[in-house]
Amino acid sequence: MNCSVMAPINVDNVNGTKVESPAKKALPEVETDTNGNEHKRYSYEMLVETANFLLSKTPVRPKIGVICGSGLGSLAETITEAQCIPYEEIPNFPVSTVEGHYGKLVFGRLGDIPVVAMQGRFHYFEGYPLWKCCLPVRVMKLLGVQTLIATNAAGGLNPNYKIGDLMIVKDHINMMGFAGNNPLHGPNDERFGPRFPPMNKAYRFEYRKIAKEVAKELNIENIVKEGVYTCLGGPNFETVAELNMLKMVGVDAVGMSTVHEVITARHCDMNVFGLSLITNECVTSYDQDAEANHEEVLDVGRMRQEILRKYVTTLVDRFSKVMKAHNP
Ligand SMILES: O=P(O)(O)O[C@H]1O[C@H](CO)[C@@H](O)[C@H]1O
Ligand SMILES: Nc1nc2[nH]cnc2c(=O)[nH]1
Repeated sequence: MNCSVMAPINVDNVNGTKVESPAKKALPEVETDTNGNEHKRYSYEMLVETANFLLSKTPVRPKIGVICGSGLGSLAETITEAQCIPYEEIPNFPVSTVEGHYGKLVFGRLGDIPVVAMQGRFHYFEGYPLWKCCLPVRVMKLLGVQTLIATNAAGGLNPNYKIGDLMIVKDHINMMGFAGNNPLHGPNDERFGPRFPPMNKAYRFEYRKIAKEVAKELNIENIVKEGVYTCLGGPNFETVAELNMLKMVGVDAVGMSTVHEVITARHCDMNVFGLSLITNECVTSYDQDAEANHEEVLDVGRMRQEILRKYVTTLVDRFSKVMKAHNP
C-alpha cells in the first residue's frame, strides 16, 4: 500500500522547525458562484474592521441580534433610539436585492434591551455563497451579540398549520448541506469556532420553553406551533413531489434561509431562537389550484406585524433576563 503522510498542523517537526497548516495554504481568495460572479473570501481581520466601523457609528452595544425575514422588516420599526446604517455604507458587507428586505442594520433598544436588527438578509438564490450570506452573523458576534433571533417567512407543510401561524423552530434539516453546501465549508478559523461543531442543540431549549410560555401570556397560543424547518436553495417554490418528500422526512415548514445563519451562529457559540411565520400553505396535491407567490408572503407579513412586534419584543426582554442570570 502506498500511504502518503500528511504534515501535522502547527507542530514542530523533528528538525525543530514550524510546520505550516495545510489548511492555511489552501485558502481560496476568490470563489466563483454558479452565475460566474466572483466573491472575495473575507478574513477575520476584515470582519473586525467591519465591527469596529459599526461600533464607531453607534453607542449601542447589542447583546441580542434579530434577523428580519421576508416582509418582517417592520419588526425593526419597534426599535427605539434607532440608528440605521445602510448595508452599502458598511465595509465588506453584501447588499440586499430581494423585495421585502430593506438592506439596513438597525441599532437601538427593544424595550430596555440594546439590540441590532438586520432589516434584510442575504439568500443563496441572490447569488451569494452561503458563507457570504452569513457574514453578518459573524459581525454580530464581534459586536458582542450573544443571542440570535432568526425570523423567516415559510411555507406550511404540516397539515395542522394555517396561514398566519407562527412556528417556533425546534430543529432544522440542512438539505443544502446534504449536497455539500455548508456555510462552514472551506478552511476553518478557530477564532470563530471549532472545525466540527455539534448541531444537536441548535435551537436553545430554554428559549423555546419561554416562547411557549409567552405565547400563553399574550393569548396567542392557538397560533403558535413548534416544528422542523428546512431551507432549500430557491428561488423557485417547490414542486408537489418535492414537498411530499420533505413531509415524509419530518419537515413542518419550508423556506430559503435561516439554516446556514443558525449553523454559523452556533459555530461561534451564539444562542439561537428561530421563528417562522407561515405565509402560505404548501401545495402537496396535484388537485389543488393554489400557487405560492412572494406577494402573498409579504401580505401575510403585514397582516401579522402587530402580533410579531409584541411577541418578539417580549421574547427579547425574557431572553435578556435568562442571559443575565447565566452571566451576571
Ligand atoms: O427566509 P426569508 O428571508 O424570510 O424569505 C422567504 O420568503 C421568500 C419567498 O417568498 C424567500 O426569500 C424565502 O426564504
Ligand atoms: N422554499 C419556500 N420558501 C418560502 N418562503 C415563504 N414561503 C415559502 C415556500 O412555500 N417555500
